[in-house]
Amino acid sequence: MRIEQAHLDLLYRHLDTARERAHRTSAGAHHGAAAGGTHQARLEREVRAREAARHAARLDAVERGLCFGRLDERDGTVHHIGRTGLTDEAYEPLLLDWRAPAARPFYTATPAHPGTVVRRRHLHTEGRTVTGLDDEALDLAGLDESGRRALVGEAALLAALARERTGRMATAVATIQAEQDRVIRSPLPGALVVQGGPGTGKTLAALHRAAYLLFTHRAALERRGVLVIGPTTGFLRYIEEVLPALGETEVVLRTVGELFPDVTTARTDAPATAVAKGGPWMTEVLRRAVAAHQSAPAEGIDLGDGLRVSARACAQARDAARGLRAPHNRARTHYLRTLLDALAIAQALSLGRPYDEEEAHYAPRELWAREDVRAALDPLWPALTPRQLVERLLTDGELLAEVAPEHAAALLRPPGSPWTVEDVPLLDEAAELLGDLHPTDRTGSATGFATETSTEAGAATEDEEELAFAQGVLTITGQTDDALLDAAALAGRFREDSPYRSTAERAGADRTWAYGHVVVDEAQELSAMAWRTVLRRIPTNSLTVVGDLAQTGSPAGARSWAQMLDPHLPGRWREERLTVNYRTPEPIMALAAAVLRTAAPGQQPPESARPGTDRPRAVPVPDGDFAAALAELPAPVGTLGVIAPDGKAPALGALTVTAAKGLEFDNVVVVEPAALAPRDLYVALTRATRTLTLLHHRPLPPELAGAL
Ligand SMILES: Nc1ncnc2c1ncn2[C@@H]1O[C@H](COP(=O)(O)OP(=O)(O)OP(=O)(O)O)[C@@H](O)[C@H]1O
Repeated sequence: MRIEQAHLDLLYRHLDTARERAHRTSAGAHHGAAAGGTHQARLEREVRAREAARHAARLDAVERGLCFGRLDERDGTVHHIGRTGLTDEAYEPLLLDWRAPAARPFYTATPAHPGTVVRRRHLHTEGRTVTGLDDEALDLAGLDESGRRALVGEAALLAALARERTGRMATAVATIQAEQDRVIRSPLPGALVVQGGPGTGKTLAALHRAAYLLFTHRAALERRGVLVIGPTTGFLRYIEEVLPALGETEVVLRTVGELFPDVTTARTDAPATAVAKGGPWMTEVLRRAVAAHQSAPAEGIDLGDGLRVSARACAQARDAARGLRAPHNRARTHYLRTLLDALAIAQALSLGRPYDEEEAHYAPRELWAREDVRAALDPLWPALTPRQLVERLLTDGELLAEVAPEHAAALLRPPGSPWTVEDVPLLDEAAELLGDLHPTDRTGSATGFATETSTEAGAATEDEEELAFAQGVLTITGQTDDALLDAAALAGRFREDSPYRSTAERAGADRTWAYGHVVVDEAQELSAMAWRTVLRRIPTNSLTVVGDLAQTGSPAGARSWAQMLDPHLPGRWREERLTVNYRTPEPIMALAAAVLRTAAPGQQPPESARPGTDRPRAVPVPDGDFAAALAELPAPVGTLGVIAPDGKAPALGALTVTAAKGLEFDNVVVVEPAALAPRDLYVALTRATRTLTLLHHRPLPPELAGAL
């Protein structure tokens, strides 16, 4: 311990020095960035200031548990493993970052497959003091079967698993297991599906993977950011500290209900409606709903005084605008422009005036300024926002009968109903089909369309100039990787002239932001339409998808990964499996496994890594007064989660199964198990890390009663 303490002291001295240096650079760069100079110089300094601040924050984040392990190799080489890498003055490594390739044997070496490792040591520390060591000798000859355990660093792992839960997920860099390590270090490209039962560390591995990818591909990922999608805001709160504690800040956490700007919802639809809204057919339904807003008047246009356009010309104009295959709001400009031109020509003819260049320039514009003209033309192809379109689709029975006859009954709702999570993918799809509003539609200006061509051209040139300029700055500062994308981001910032915003902030506010990597947790809950929304945010398809098909609760969710992913990523996803449950003790897991046999007969329950002595208890509540029964339970040690059927949860102040997804508690109380669907019951039982109590008025489901 004395030797390890001396090394730890040395490491903290180097950390302090590196930190001081980073803070000094950051403060200096910020000061410089605020000072004057050309715009280019300011931008350049800001890029440096941002880099320095990030580096300083990363060094601050590793203070706790800086060094947690040591590897001794057969040739006498010793590596210390920690949360970050540190070198001495001669650039000799003092501490290996856990994500570095050389640190990998710390997580993968086993007595059966030791590689070149002869000893793995876990260091326990408190503050800057070494408080204990766990050694594993990995080259012992003649290990018997029980000695060839697959758990890596078992003593340290079991100690970590036995700790009381705080309500927040913690990092586990010291005790990552070999099968989790395979997930964490899987290559960046393509979609990786991680299927695993409850408590197998899917969330943990996915978050450590995000940190690993940011470390390994920093240049490409940091500027694009990483998006983590979770099932509920409660879940996101539970995991939000993991990545900052690993020194990573360029991460955006969102639920599906938060993926569309300015809509935040946790409200969900009834099952039949959720199924209707989540199916792939909604793409076509929305397309038809848009097309229903692109009409040509059957009788043509006649506004008197010779202002006439024939029905045929109107239909041709509409077909030509559709033929552009441009988003609705953009094609609207062309349609209206064609009709205005036709009206202007008709007007000139009726007045006996030549339709020359000057007339062609001014007449359509003047016509558009006339209220009667606008009133006649505007509704033929109205400007639409995604909210307007989706609201109209879901509330207009006639429109629904026309564009979605099979789903109309499930989709129809009263006007002004609040947005639901299932609406978000529809809004996103609508945004793609509609495109941005033309500036004149946003401002309501009367003369815009006649001048749009020149305005648009002007804006495009300005954009290009800013982009070229930002790209130049990045080249100067040596940050040319992925420069086009990042230059675009910088140019955007420059345009907004906003104060400094991080990648995560910029990405979070922009619907069309292309992330560097996306992690989807509890991915089995996503509908086909939600997948389209997610994949739009990651054009490179670099995804980590974690979930458990046995826990699917949403009626529009996945029953098989192939069925859900093949339509979007044919042949472009790979699967890893996690098989050991680190959360639920054996006696509780045995009960859950019995439920799983009914809930999802094809699915294999994970094996519990935790012995556990507390047997699950069933407490009958003959009078059905669950509130009183809860109050009578002995006060638990550690965290408590009460999970109840949807109808009972609010009154009891309990969690629904949906809200409990992905979470865990030292003690779990499940209210009226017989009222939960088998898959939901499986989810509820597997939230416990120590004790499980079942409060029941109705008889327990037979599979539970039989296994208790
Ligand atoms: N290698 C490990 N070291 C320490 N703790 C671990 C390890 N692996 C998993 N755990 C712990 O086990 C618990 C379960 O992990 P996690 O929540 O990631 O599982 P999950 O597979 O996402 O579960 P679920 O499907 O039920 O949401 C967490 O407390 C996590 O910290």
